[in-house]
Amino acid sequence: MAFSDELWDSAADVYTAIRAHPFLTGLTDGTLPHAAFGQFVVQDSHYLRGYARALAVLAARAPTEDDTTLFAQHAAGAIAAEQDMHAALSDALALDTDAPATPTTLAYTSYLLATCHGASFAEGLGAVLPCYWIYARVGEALLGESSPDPLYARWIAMYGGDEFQAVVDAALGVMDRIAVDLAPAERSRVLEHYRTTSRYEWMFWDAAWRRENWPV
Ligand SMILES: Cc1ncc(CO)c(N)n1
Repeated sequence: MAFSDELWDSAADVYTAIRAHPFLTGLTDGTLPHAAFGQFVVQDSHYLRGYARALAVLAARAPTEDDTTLFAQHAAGAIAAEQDMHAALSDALALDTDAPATPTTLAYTSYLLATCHGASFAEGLGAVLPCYWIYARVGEALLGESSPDPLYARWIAMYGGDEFQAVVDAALGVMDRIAVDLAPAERSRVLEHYRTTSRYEWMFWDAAWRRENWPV
């Protein structure tokens, strides 16, 4: 069994919870309030900037030239995704682009950056993988359902496409290649980071759904 299969199975329960979340069921049936989606888009801009930096750190720490190229390209891709999403959705949604990162966004991006800077390369990769993989799986599932709301349909088309799937497969390929050399203790730390950020993925949608804000 490839290590990536082990990773997926270790957080399959979290993925099931994500698919059932009212934010996502509301996207496909069109009942999600635009205010919740708008908050998600603004928070995702903050998120993607942090995610891009985390990928750039992985690029710097990568074991081979090819891996450095790969993660540097993915970092650039995350910045481009942030800009594209903004261009595609900001006119239609009255976005509060000055809103700061909410507690969940800050916690998630801080965790990604701390792990990519401070733990091993494999652990950093374990932490960023759910961002790639859960999105691709969610995008693929939602693509089959689409949405009666044209804005939501446009967003779904951006993440459900084959292009994003190829990016995910490349990152999983690096994980499976390096996993064979990992000691058991490091493998379990990779699994732990992977589960933690999978949970943050659920929390990220939930925060927009709740219109999370700083309590004081
Ligand atoms: C919260 C979150 N996770 C993953 C992705 C995919 O890059 C994204 N855009 N936002």
